[in-house]
Amino acid sequence: MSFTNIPLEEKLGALEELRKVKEQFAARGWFPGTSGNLSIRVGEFSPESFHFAVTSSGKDKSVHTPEDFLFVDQQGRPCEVTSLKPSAETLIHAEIYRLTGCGAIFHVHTIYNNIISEGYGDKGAIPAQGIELIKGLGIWEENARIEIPVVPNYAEIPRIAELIPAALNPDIPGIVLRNHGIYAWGANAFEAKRHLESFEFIFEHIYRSLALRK
Ligand SMILES: CSCCC(=O)C(=O)COP(=O)(O)O
Ligand SMILES: [Zn+2]
Repeated sequence: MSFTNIPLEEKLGALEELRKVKEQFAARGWFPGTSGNLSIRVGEFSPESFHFAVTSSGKDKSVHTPEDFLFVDQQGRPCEVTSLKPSAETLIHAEIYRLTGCGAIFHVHTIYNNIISEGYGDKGAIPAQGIELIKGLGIWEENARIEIPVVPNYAEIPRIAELIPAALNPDIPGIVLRNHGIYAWGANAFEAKRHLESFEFIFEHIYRSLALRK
């Protein structure tokens, strides 16, 4: 499906959802220093061809402006003539869409995800067990043990995108960049938000449990 054939209502709906999520996450302080980016996919999907709305690069995400989002294709190229620049990390979103076919991807930098990713970065994964919010990731097995993948935080985004196919675990809807932040995704914005909130609960739980033991 070409971008122009995607119904206007669907495109506007995606922008409205992004606007709401952006506002909610900003209220939590989840976009410090213009960090973080959000996207929602629109139209039909095949791994070779898809489109998504993504946040513009470098904006203050705690305010709303007409320049907050733009639509890009599977290679991160703008779908319409625009002076806006897509998020510097658009290629990571594109790679996650290509591999999972998901509907929304949210990326935030938080103190907890940064500290925990640094602690487990050498191991390549953050283990978690016995934390109720693992169920928020859609994993309902009793006392489930999960491993959340961590990849290195290279300066070149294409280098990071190249690591994602090997690192991604189809059972875990998230991937962490070491000392940088988390990408969480879901079939739609509601699910991606639930997953992101669950990951952040898990990271805070791990951090506070380790601190208590010291
Ligand atoms: C200002 S933090 C460094 C860039 C980053 O990691 C990020 O999430 C925001 O980049 P964007 O281009 O999406 O504004
Ligand atoms: Zn980032």
